[in-house]
Amino acid sequence: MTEIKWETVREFEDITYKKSNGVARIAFNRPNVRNAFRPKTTSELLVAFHDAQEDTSIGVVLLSAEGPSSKDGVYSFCSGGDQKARGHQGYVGEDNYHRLNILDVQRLIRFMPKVVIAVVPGWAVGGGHSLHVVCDMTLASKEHAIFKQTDADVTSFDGGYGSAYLAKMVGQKKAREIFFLGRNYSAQEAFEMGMVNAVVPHNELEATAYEWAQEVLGKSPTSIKMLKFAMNLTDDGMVGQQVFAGEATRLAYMTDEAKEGRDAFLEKRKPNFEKKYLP
Ligand SMILES: CC(C)(COP(=O)(O)OP(=O)(O)OC[C@H]1O[C@@H](n2cnc3c(N)ncnc32)[C@H](O)[C@@H]1OP(=O)(O)O)[C@@H](O)C(=O)NCCC(=O)NCCSC(=O)CCC(=O)c1ccccc1C(=O)O
Repeated sequence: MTEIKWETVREFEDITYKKSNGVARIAFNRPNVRNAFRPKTTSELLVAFHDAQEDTSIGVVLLSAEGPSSKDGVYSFCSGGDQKARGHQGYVGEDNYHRLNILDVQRLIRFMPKVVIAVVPGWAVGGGHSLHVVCDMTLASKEHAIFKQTDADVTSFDGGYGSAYLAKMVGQKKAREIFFLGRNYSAQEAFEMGMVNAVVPHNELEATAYEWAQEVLGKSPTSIKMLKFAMNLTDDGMVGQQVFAGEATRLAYMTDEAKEGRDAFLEKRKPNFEKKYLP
């Protein structure tokens, strides 16, 4: 197994954030509440994900979790929204505003031009389950990962990627079972229904995720980005088209035509495009 030399990027309260050799690792760090997220957690996730997106040396992000709980030794990925922080209109932060900003985190994961791998060492529940669904790939601990949807127990339901996209992944009947019954599913069961890419012995989970990341890093970055956006496109409507088309525009910027168009404007002359209409 590869030895990973993680370097802490920045200290946060509710998450840890590290990088090593092209890979960023963002991990929940509230293991005693099964890594439930509160507004502070989601704000910190947004800062870390945004940094990983902007850093041109980073090609893959692992969304993982610290643990186990010091109270009872149980591992968790994330148990969703912190029900103690829940107010009347959302989750209440230190500023007293009611927010639903885990959806901003979901969108950042979905639209970032880099691969995000969910590394699930234990419980993935409610909004934590939805986060693994929105990640590009999921690796799960053979011994400790448990997948469960409690949104319909606590009336805090994800009607977007967490449910509708899950149904595309595992099929309509299975997705409805997951949400309507709220049962526990092992890593192996989650693998068999198509929402987990690999079931990995717990003590090899992190190293395996890092190895998968290194494999992705061996591929052409533009291809990976365009493929991710192409696979998103059909499910993301006009926003999917916008994200994909934005990258097509960037590629067009790199042509002689684009240089001529810009230069002609700046030099106040008509552009002289070489008429090369490729078949
Ligand atoms: C995860 C469990 C199944 C684990 O069960 P178990 O191992 O028996 O542990 P417990 O003894 O229950 O828990 C240990 C300890 O952790 C605390 N805790 C666990 N989960 C949470 C939580 N989510 N919030 C707060 N605290 C939590 C628990 O109280 C214990 O503390 P002690 O002090 O030691 O007693 C089980 O814990 C469980 O079912 N947890 C709750 C799961 C849940 O219902 N999560 C919320 C689902 S809704 C959601 O995630 C929001 C979705 C969302 O964010 C969203 C969706 C759509 C649009 C917008 C939004 C939005 O942004 O809000």
